[in-house]
Amino acid sequence: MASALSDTRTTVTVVGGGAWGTALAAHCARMGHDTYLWAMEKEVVDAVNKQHENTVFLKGLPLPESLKATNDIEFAIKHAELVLTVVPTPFLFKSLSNIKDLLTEKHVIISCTKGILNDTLETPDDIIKRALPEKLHSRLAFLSGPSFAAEVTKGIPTAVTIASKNIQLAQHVQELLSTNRFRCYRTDDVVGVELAGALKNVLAIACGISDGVGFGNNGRAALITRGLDEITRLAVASGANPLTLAGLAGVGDIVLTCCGDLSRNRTVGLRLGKGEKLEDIVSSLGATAEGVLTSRSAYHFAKKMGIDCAVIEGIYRVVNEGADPVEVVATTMSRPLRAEVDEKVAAAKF
Ligand SMILES: NC(=O)C1=CN([C@@H]2O[C@H](COP(=O)(O)OP(=O)(O)OC[C@H]3O[C@@H](n4cnc5c(N)ncnc54)[C@H](O)[C@@H]3O)[C@@H](O)[C@H]2O)C=CC1
Ligand SMILES: O=C(CO)COP(=O)(O)O
Repeated sequence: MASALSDTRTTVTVVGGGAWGTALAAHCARMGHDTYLWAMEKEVVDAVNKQHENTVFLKGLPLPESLKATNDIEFAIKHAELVLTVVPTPFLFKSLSNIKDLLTEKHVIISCTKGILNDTLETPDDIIKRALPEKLHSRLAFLSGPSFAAEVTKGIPTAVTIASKNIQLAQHVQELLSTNRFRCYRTDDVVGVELAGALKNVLAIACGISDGVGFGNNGRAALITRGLDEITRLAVASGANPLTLAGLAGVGDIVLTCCGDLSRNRTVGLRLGKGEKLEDIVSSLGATAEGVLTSRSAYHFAKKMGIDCAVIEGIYRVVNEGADPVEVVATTMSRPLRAEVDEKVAAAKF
């Protein structure tokens, strides 16, 4: 049977030479797209070009020789049709501001960041729209879903979702990025995908803490399910389709990062649960764990929305106030009993 996959080749620039940017750039280069990785660190650029490895953020994994890296942002943006922005949330506004005058309506801008800013409670969609002129807003798409950088770099089968309010654009990106090892689905539910991707990092920390303390499989399953309920209620109140939360960006990424030991967020939780101090964990991790900052944003976001979120509140207290996880669980389990399914979610129209 003939493959349904497109053989169209295009030009790609990935902005951000961390683990995820490098993995996505490697995927695009392997597909035959003419691909540049823009990295802030000269060491990353040199290592990718000369050793075909990102020796800083993705050690030990060979990258395709066709992948080129550069420090020259003007060249990199002018080169590409697809611009993937893959920087941690706190650096996203600055990164987009640096390239806003180089971007045109011919570019497709694909955000691959997962987080919520502390001070403004903005998702990447909000941050990017604040940074870019309005004429570019219909050129935005968002890539999310269960996808460890190391596994994508190794070519392990992966499925992700591409969200855009401009569904033709989502379909275009889907066709340009899908292979028989990297399958992209599409949706127009940007808010659902963005909130799922950010909030699952907080849940991954929670599950790591639970496993680190030794609460066992029952404890983790309860956290995943009740955490998903909180994420769903927050997302639905923000206008998301509840089914998005059952999809790749929701359940898919929650299962991956709450159970998979490659997760940096789960690792932070495991080490917290075993009694290490947050500052020591963060300074020795050598990688971004977005859930640490997002745990604070999630707590304030839930308060702002007036939605009771016991798991998010508990994680906020453990991560940000040094509360004892055993006591937090005891308090959470003694709350007044309630129905399992929230009536607003049950009644949501989609
Ligand atoms: N690593 C993974 O498996 C996945 C990561 N993501 C998301 O991708 C985003 C990027 O994460 P990673 O590539 O994993 O990060 P990383 O921890 O591997 O690399 C850190 C990144 O932050 C950049 N950075 C550090 N200081 C900076 C500054 N002052 N200004 C601008 N940039 C600075 C570095 O250049 C590098 O690109 C995050 O939102 C993460 O949640 C999403 C899916 C998978
Ligand atoms: O988002 C991810 C996989 O989909 C990566 O999760 P961590 O940041 O916890 O490693």
